[in-house]
Amino acid sequence: MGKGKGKNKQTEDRPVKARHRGANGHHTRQNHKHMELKQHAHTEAKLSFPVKMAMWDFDHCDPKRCSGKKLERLGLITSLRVGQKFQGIVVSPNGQGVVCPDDRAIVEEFGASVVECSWARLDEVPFNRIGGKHERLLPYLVAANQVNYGRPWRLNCVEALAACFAIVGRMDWASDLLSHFSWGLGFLELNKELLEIYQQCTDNESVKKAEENWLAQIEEETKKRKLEAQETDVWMMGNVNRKLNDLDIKDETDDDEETDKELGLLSKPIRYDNLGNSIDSEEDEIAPKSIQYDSLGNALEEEEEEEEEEGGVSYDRLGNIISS
Ligand SMILES: C[S@@+](CC[C@H](N)C(=O)[O-])C[C@H]1O[C@@H](n2cnc3c(N)ncnc32)[C@H](O)[C@@H]1O
Repeated sequence: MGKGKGKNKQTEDRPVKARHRGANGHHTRQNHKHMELKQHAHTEAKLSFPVKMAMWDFDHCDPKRCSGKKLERLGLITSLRVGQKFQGIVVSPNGQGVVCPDDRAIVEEFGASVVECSWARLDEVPFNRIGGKHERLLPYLVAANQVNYGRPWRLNCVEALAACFAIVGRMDWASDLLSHFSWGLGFLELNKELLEIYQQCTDNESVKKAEENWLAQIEEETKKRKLEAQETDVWMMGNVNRKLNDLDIKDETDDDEETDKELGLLSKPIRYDNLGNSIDSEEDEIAPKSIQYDSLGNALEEEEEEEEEEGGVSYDRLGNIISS
């Protein structure tokens, strides 16, 4: 008799069931796993939520990674058809105003909904045939989900619903909802300060103002950090601009004995140790080479440090002069 494959495999080829039973004759590990899953599915089906949640699902996303689909499997969200409108807050890329604390009564009475689709395929969504009277954008918040972690504005469905609940002051609903996702509560952590600011607002305008202030603050901090990084550069590598000026002087005053002398000193490479101290001395000739860093904090390779251009100038891999 020919040997079958997979499901059709002959019984005698299959592993003996008894071998997988424990000494006490209980089910195999696999069966336990199966039972656990069944129990879990049973628990999932029983989940309920104090307020209605809905979505228009355009099936753009991988069901395994889709937060809307997961909410559906958990029985927490209902699907809406195209042509159907939603009475509560519709958190949507098509929104006009932003979700604000004044929306609380609508959320508590009618709930919130989202559009489950791909960010890359928004143009395929018939926004005129979905939505409702209360369509809203979300103000600046940062995603914590595994697909778009750290990305502002692009929240997934569960984050969008939770953000809506949080902004209107229902942190209890926000954390309850997110607790079904391993990374979920991280979203509230990541946006804690900002959510508290939005919660202090009232209407659309006040949330927009708070968002503007926050963005201005981030911009300011980014500028400050850049400046600090440049200053660190100077400490680690010397003032690159000054060295460039020194070179200009050399070109212009080649015959000047004094300047030549000065440049003669400079032509000896200045090296810095890990702490940024100059280790330029007699011992320098025999001292082991120190590590030099570029502005990103990367150690520069030794060969590159050593490579000297004509005129005794050497460059790091970013093209900065590191010694002259
Ligand atoms: C584009 S879908 C992507 C869904 C994702 N595949 C998932 O797993 O959940 C995310 C939906 O959440 C809502 N959403 C997320 N961020 C938003 C924002 N900044 N403004 C308005 N709606 C937003 C919208 O309903 C949007 O269509």
